[in-house]
Order: sequence, then structure tokens, then C-alpha cells
Amino acid sequence: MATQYPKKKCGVLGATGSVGQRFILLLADHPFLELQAVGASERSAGKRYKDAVRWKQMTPMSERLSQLVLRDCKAEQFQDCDIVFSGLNSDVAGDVGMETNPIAFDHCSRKQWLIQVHFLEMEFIKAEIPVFSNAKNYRKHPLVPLVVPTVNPSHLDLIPHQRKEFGLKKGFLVCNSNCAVIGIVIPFAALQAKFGPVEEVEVFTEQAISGAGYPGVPSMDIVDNVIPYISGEEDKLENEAQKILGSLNAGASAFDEQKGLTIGATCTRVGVTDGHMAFVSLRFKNRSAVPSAEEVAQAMREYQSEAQKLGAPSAPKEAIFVFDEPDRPQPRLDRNINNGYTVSVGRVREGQKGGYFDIRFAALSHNTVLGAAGSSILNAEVAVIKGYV
Ligand SMILES: NC(=O)C1=CN([C@@H]2O[C@H](COP(=O)(O)OP(=O)(O)OC[C@H]3O[C@@H](n4cnc5c(N)ncnc54)[C@H](OP(=O)(O)O)[C@@H]3O)[C@@H](O)[C@H]2O)C=CC1
Ligand SMILES: N[C@@H](CC(=O)OP(=O)(O)O)C(=O)O
Repeated sequence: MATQYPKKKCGVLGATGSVGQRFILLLADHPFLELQAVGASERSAGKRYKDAVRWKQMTPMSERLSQLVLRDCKAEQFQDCDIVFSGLNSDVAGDVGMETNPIAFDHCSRKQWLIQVHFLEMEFIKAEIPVFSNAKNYRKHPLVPLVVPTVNPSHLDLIPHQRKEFGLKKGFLVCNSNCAVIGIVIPFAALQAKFGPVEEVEVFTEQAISGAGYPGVPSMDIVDNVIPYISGEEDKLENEAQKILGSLNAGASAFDEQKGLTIGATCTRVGVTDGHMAFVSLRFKNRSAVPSAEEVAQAMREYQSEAQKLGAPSAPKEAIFVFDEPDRPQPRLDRNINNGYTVSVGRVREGQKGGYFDIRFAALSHNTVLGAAGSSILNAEVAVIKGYV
């Protein structure tokens, strides 16, 4: 019989957006996370959800949801929630410029950071409401776990230390990584568990239009076209994986980033609705025992993460689904494998003989499920199972 966990009431901030809508769909039949409240901007607050949202999902919204009245994203309006999920834009979620620039942390030391109540996510944790965020602002903060649930849920064990540092009892902040990063770090985790550190990566992405939110990229720009640039994206691809793949120290008080992992990225936008493709070439550190393509595919197939072992209800059966067919994965056909919680990999092959890279593959991940709302939900499930909520 499945383990019963206590019910937790959840709020969704930014509930009308691309990520917010996905949160609502994924929470609809959740065994212990109950949708209690939805929030959006002042433009929407006070309206019924169905009157404020521009619903872009293939599944219709439920009658109950359609009638929910949107709240202002103010902590006092979410006091009836045990958890909030944030799909807020980064300019309102937190301090801009904190995401990858560690120097910024010097200007915003520990306690000061908490005083920034004008940034919405801070207001919530200060009001002792745990926040699971999709925004980029605090991903690289040394006291914030940056968690991809099928890679490093053990990083949630920093929560007690974060609370201590900020003088909180129940509140905390946990971030998801960038959606394109999520799709590549899961295969990296599987490979490193079996073959040791990856040293160098070159990745090229083709990212879906829903990644830019709604209304996002104008149709005149994206139809019959490819845009060879996404502002700020390559920097995230090059800098977030090291923290996710790094380790939590013995005292569960600091993260040691994976040293010596260099990632070069080129990010493009393509006319696909959902599902980011990443084309990866990588080189292992250990030059004496480089695995074959077959061994790599097998390691990905066998990979089991802690979230799966803990029995988190949204954890996919396979963290990675590996295709043998040479023309898969494809966004339209494969983005919903295991409800969108699985990363699909194909075209696993060896690099050129005598060439620099050892292995190449293509990876597909659903950017608003695995890349955003789904990972936040799975992180929250693990946090509940571990007793942090
Ligand atoms: N889309 C994706 O694939 C991914 C997105 N992310 C991140 O997730 C977050 C949300 O992205 P996305 O859903 O695409 O964005 P959208 O632009 O589609 O949605 C933004 C949401 O934030 C609300 N909002 C805007 N301003 C305010 C405000 N001042 N106060 C309260 N609420 C406000 C909007 O409400 P209203 O409707 O009232 O304007 C809307 O609900 C971003 O930080 C993004 O970077 C992360 C990974 C993947
Ligand atoms: N920039 C991503 C989505 C996103 O919002 O990413 P981030 O949360 O890292 O800013 C995309 O365009 O597909």
C-alpha cells in the first residue's frame, strides 16, 4: 500500500502564466498537495481565474479552478497555505543580478538578504511560508538549495541551516534550475555515477516558445524561423550545473560545486510549443576507461535517483528514457513520457576517433513540467517526505 503523507495546502504565485498553468494541471489530482490559493499581478487579483487567465493548455481547467478568485501575491493573503510554488517573473520574484554573480552576494549578506521584503518570494519566506521557486534570482545563492529532483534532492538537507541563518522556523526557499539545464544535468548525473566526472561539455539547444512565457515571442519572429539567441540563457547553461552536481558538505551547511566541469552553450529558440531539445557532446575526465555508446545508454537506462527511491508520488518510473530509434526523441511525440517528468535521450553515439569529445547524444525535456512546475512539485514532495514541511 502507498505511504500516506499529511495533506499540505498549496498556493501558486504567478498562477496565470505558462508555468503557473502547468502547476495547476499537475496539482489537480495530487495525493497530498492540495491547491488552496492562486495569485497573480494586481491586473488579475480579485478576478475569477477563468476571467483573468489566457488558458493555453490542451486539458481544460476544472470547474473548481475556474471559479477561484485570484489573490494579490502578498504573504498575508496566503496564510492558509503550507507551501507556495512560485511561477513569478524574475523581476518581481527577487533581486535581479544575484543569479550567477557571486560578488553580488557580498553586497547582500545573509541577514540583509532577508530584509528585501519588497521582493515577493522573500516576503513569503519571512512570513514562514516555504517557497519553491522557478525564478532565476537566488539559484546561485550559497544558502539556497538548487535542486533538480532526479539529481540532487539530498541538497534539501541544507534547509535547517538556511532557517538557522535567517532566523526562520518554518519558512525556506528552494529553487529549481533553468529549464534547459534540467534536461542535461539528469543524463550527466547518470553518467558520472557510473563513469566518473565529466570534464567538458558543448551543448546546443533548440528551445520551445512556451519557455518565453505568454505571450512571449511574437509570431512574426518565430514562424518559419529560428532565433539564434536567448538573452541570458547561455550563461545559465554554463554555470548552474556545477552547483547541482556538486555536493553538500558534512555539516549540511554549504555546497561544494563540482570543480573542473566546463560547459559551453549555444541556445536557440524554435517554433515548438513545449519541449526543449539539447544536443550534447561531452568528454570524461578519466581518459583510461572511456565508455562506449552502448555502456552510456545502459547507464542512463539503469539510473535511479533518490526521489524515485524515496517513493515521491510524481517521481517518474524512468528518470531517463533512452531511444534506440535514430530519429527520436522528438518534442511533439516524446515530451509527455511519464507525464512530462522524464528526460528522453536518443542518438547516443561515440565521438569521432581521435577527436576531442567521447560521447554525443540528444536530450528532450518538457520545459514547463520537468523544466519548471513538475520539478518544483517533486521537490516539495521530497521535502514533505523528509519532514521539512
Ligand atoms: N516558461 C518556462 O518554460 C520556464 C519559466 N521559468 C521561470 O518561471 C517564471 C514564470 O515564467 P512564465 O510562466 O514563463 O512567465 P509568464 O510571463 O507566462 O507568467 C508570469 C506570471 O507572473 C505574474 N506576475 C507578473 N508580474 C507580477 C507582479 N508584479 N506581482 C504578482 N504577479 C505577477 C503574472 O500575472 P498576470 O497574468 O496577472 O500578469 C503571471 O501569472 C519566470 O521566473 C521564468 O523565468 C523557469 C523555467 C522554465
Ligand atoms: N529562458 C528559458 C525559460 C526561463 O524562464 O528560464 P529562467 O527561469 O532560467 O530564466 C527559456 O526561454 O526557455
